[in-house]
Amino acid sequence: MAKTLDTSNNPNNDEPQPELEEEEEEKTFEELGLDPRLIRALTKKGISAPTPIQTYAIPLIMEGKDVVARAKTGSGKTYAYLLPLLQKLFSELDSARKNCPGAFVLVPTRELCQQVYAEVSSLIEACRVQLKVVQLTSSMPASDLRAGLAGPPDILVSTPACISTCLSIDALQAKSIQDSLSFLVLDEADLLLSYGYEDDLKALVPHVPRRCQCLLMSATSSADVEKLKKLVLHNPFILTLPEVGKAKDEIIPQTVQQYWISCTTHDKLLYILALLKLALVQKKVLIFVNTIDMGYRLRLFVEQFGIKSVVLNAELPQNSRLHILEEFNAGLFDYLIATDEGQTKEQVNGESYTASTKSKKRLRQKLNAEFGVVRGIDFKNVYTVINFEMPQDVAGYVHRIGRTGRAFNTGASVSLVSSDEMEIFEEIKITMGDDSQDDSNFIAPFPLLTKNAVESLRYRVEDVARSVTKIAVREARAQDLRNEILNSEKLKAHFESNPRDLDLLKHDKVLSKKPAPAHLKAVPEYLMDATTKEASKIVKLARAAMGSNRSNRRNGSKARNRKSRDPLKTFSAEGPKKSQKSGMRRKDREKDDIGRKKQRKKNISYVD
Ligand SMILES: Nc1ncnc2c1ncn2[C@@H]1O[C@H](COP(=O)(O)OP(=O)(O)OP(=O)(O)O)[C@@H](O)[C@H]1O
Repeated sequence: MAKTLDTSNNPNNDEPQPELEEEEEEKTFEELGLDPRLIRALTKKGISAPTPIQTYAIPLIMEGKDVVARAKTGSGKTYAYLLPLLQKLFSELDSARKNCPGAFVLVPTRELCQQVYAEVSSLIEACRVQLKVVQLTSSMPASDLRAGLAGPPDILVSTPACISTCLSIDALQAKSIQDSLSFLVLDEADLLLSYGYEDDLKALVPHVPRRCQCLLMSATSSADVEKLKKLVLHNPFILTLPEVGKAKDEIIPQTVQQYWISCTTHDKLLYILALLKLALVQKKVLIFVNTIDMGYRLRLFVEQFGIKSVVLNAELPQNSRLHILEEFNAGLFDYLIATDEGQTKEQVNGESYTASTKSKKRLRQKLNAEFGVVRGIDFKNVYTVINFEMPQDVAGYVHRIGRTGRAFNTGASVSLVSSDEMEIFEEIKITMGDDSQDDSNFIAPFPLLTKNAVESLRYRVEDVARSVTKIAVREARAQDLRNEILNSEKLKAHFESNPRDLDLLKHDKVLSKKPAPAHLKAVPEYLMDATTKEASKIVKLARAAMGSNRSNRRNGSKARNRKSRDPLKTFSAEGPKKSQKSGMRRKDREKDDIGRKKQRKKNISYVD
């Protein structure tokens, strides 16, 4: 594994730099000097060896250095700072009480607050130490913010905006921060500025004492990260962890196979149905769309084919969003449709995008903050990420695809690309390292879907797609919101008394007014060509064949074997043949369907 310890932006740093060898031997947590209590806590979670970023960051942080750590999505950056942070706090357990939390962990969204809070709490609980952590967000009433900070807790997990609020209502005092703050962590730093927190951070920085250790964690490098680094850190160590060679490996984990399908905007429903219904992608599946309405349109559409999915967007109440994430992580449903982009062409809260450039920027930040409900979220065991619509920038693509292939897991992504989206797709391909000169293809054409398979579904899809009208979408969106507001109240009460419990409030109730017709729930075998049947069978078997999704990174040959068993790597659908049915007129197709139905009665065999 190649890595760089880049201190080039750090001319004043006179500290001797640790020597990094080209092929550093893999270390254990014990060798990194981690407290046995933390090691036991990790073992209970099934974590036995540090990831590369943890190997490098933990010792530096334990030595008290300011660190900028840049590593791929899902590479374990959270533990890379939490473990040494907790270890340092363990050693200060008996020191004099402070007037404000000794550590601030700042993240861009409430979902991330919840996620980091849950991680810290479970580590503290497993270690059985007397440390207190709170999570505070700006949406909380002032009385809750004050109550949360009373004590004070040892660790505060929050957003930069909430720190500003706490300062403005005197729940936090500048003097206390100067006296007590020992750690400031900016997690998901590449998102903090674009989410509109620059002013909040600028307001905090003058109160951060010089001796405070500052850590900045990020998945991508950007001008924003540079800006933050200059704003907050003093002589930091800059840790950048790409893997061998190619550009794409620096951003997307090597264990994620990226694919794309070229199709018209109109045909996207057809293609996604083919992928899901013909079982050509492995579960769990996270599907990204760009607007809330599109999320509901897709959900209503697949529902008619008996596919249950759940929608996640920033319009839903906070409790519901957290609960949806918990249920998805717990494996209660397989398909999550997430909106992570602002509605660029729609009006948002009465403000329109025809505003001036400055207010456009403000709006964009606001949209990001409101819609970025999935950025940085640790979705468990997502195998496939589908871009039903392409993100608006390369960073969006990196963050979306980064929801699979986390830690040592494998995964795949499929992007449905229409001609309108070709420009951003080309930009993404170039950033990933695609090179037209040497024919390198980091985002390869999806190999498992034949033209025949797609066309055999067209007739059914077009009928159903027509039935998902704008009114149906609007009603479904309102209905879901009503359901979730009701759920949210129940959840609030429930979470208060059972903070760790999962109850069975369902998010995947049928939204459509019409029940799904029985004949659309399964794809009759006669609609599947032999190639597709084979592909679908292999994809189904592959999950089982791969066994636990964790690759043994210490065993390269094992990882290679697994790759060779990956159907996406080994299977290739034959070139498109002209579909028998696609050439038929609608009337003929209906006749054909009836004839086949009769035959089917004698010999029913479905692919689910
Ligand atoms: N040493 C490890 N071994 C195995 N799994 C790990 C290890 N460290 C962390 N993980 C798991 O890997 C997953 C991803 O970790 P984490 O969320 O910290 O990634 P990240 O680098 O912050 O990603 P992102 O940039 O997308 O936020 C989590 O489920 C975490 O529990």
